[in-house]
Amino acid sequence: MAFSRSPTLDLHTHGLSRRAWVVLVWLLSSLLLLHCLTERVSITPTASSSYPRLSSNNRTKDIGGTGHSEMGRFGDGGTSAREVSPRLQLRALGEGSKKLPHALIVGVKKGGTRALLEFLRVHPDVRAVGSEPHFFDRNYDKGLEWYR
Ligand SMILES: Nc1ncnc2c1ncn2[C@@H]1O[C@H](COP(=O)(O)OS(=O)(=O)O)[C@@H](OP(=O)(O)O)[C@H]1O
Repeated sequence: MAFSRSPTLDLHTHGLSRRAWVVLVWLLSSLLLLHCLTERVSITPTASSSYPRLSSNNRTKDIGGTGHSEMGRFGDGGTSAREVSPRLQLRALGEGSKKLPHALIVGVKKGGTRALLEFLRVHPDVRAVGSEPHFFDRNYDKGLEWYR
C-alpha cells in the first residue's frame, strides 16, 4: 500500500512548527530580558552596602603649604555621590557610620592630583571628595571625629 501525505496535513504541520518557533523565540527573548533586568537590579547600590558614601564633612585634604593630597573613598558602586544629597547619603548609612578614607592621593601643588582624582571619580566604586578641608595643616587639632 502506497503512503502519500495529505497536503492539508502538511500545511497544518508547517503552521504548527512555525507557531512553535515563534513561541520559542518569544520565550528566549523574555528570558534574556529577565536576565538583563536581574543583572541590573543586582548592581544597584543598597543602603546595607558595606562602604559608606561621602558625607558633606569628607572633603579633599591639603597637607601643609608645600604639597597637598586628595582624598578618595572607595565605596559601594552605583550612583556617584555627587548625584545624591548628603542628607540621603547619611540616611542610607545610618548616622555614626562615617569612616576614615581608604585612600589618599598625595602630591605637590600643581602636580596634577586634581586631574587624577577626577579620573578616579569616574569609576562607580569610588567615592571622591569635593573641596579641601585642610585637615592636616589647619584643622588637625579638631581630631579624627571632625575628619570623618
Ligand atoms: N596630565 C597632565 N599633564 C600635564 N599637566 C597636567 C595634567 N593634568 C593636570 N595638569 C595640570 O596640573 C595643574 C593642576 O595641578 P593640581 O590639580 O595639583 O593643582 S592644585 O595644586 O590643586 O591647584 C594644572 O596646571 P595649570 O593649568 O597650569 O594650573 C593642570 O593643567
